[in-house]
Amino acid sequence: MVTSKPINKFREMEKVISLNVDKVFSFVNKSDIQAGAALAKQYNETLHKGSGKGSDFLGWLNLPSSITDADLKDIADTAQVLRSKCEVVVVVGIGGSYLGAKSVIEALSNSFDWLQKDRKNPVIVYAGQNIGEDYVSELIAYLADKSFGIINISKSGTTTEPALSFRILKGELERKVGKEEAKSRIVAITDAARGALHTLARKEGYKMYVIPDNVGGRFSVLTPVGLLPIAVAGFDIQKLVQGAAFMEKNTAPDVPFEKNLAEQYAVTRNELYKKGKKIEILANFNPKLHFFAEWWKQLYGESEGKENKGIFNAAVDFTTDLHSMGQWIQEGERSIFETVLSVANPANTVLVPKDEEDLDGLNFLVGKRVDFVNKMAELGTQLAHVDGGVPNIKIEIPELSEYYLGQLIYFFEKACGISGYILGVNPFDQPGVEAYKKNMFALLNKPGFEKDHEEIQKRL
Ligand SMILES: O=P(O)(O)OC[C@H]1O[C@](O)(CO)[C@@H](O)[C@@H]1O
Repeated sequence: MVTSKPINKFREMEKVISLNVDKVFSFVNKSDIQAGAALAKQYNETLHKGSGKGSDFLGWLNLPSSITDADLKDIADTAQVLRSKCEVVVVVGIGGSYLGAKSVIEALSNSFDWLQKDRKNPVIVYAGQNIGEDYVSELIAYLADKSFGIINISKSGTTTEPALSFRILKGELERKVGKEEAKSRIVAITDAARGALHTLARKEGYKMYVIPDNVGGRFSVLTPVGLLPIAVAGFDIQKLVQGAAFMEKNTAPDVPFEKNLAEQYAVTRNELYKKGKKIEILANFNPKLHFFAEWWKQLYGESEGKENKGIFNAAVDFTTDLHSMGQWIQEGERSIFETVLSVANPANTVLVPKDEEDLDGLNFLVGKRVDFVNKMAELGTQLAHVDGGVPNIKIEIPELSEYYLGQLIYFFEKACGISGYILGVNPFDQPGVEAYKKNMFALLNKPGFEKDHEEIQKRL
């Protein structure tokens, strides 16, 4: 028989995400990790003193504990305006200006969310995260008979991808509902004083939120950048922030290394890197976490990949990708380690049903939860990969809820700051991202790039 029912809710505030690094010790010495502990502690203190590289961008450190109830209420009120007017809300942004929101919304939503009838929440779709002409054309067609609104997010306010998408979507919305009504359905989230989006929002009178100067895009999910779309999607931003605040407290420099998950993760991945493990694969066994891994990839990739150094961040969805990349992970070049994101308790229960004929040979599983099979796949994979020379770190989340995602977000952010300092880079800049932009502007002959245009033409 197949049943689907919610599991008993435990008191989530009592639980915490966990980190297990036992399965790296056949690849790195415990003593090296212990030796690295002092360094992690020192760099954690450096972060809090603001005495390290990139110290202008440490606003994220105390975000969870500094967000006020009034801030959250204001965001919730704005979300309510969009929820009451819109069947669909388009979140326009790229990189840190959409990945945090999308990662949480996907983790918490029904897997078939967009197919649900009698919806309580608007459908959230995304734009400005690519320049695909078919994508934008198909989005316009989808929005044609929908009542929609736009959250336009760009810290710099000058990024080409979201600016282009917003120009197009703003025009569509104004044509549909008129300029005045469109103003009440557009929210801008941008810099406090600069940038084209700031100027436009002021001129048009859009509701505007500010991304603090000292919070970089990839660390901005706990500002309105992430919180507004998450609230529009119908999720509890207060719990998300509470989870993050719990982790802020529990990864502070005064928390001993043995209990400090951020310091432990930062040291472990750097020790593995020193041993030639240049690629970290974030593996999940729950498809709802696919976009969490996308957020994580930007967080670590942009923070650490510089000065010809840094772990390459990859991600896989298991067991799906065990049937594609599984072969490479098991037997390919031994330059990888794996970090598994494991969800202890799924929200629903489905039991394996009995089949009289048992032609598929699955009756030995009758009455077992599907998650039991998944957990055995997870365990089997972990052991196989360790046997195959892949060190394994396991991060367990009690369940997919706002509170634990808040913990997980802050844990990864804090570990990223410490890890970048251990690596010896500035984890808070991203100079390399400008190279493609300069070439694109030169090729497009953007005003101000005339000389570059001439030069680049010679290379074609
Ligand atoms: O919010 P903005 O300024 O549009 O930037 C979007 C993204 O582009 C980058 O600046 C470069 O990829 C990221 O750091 C950022 O998350």
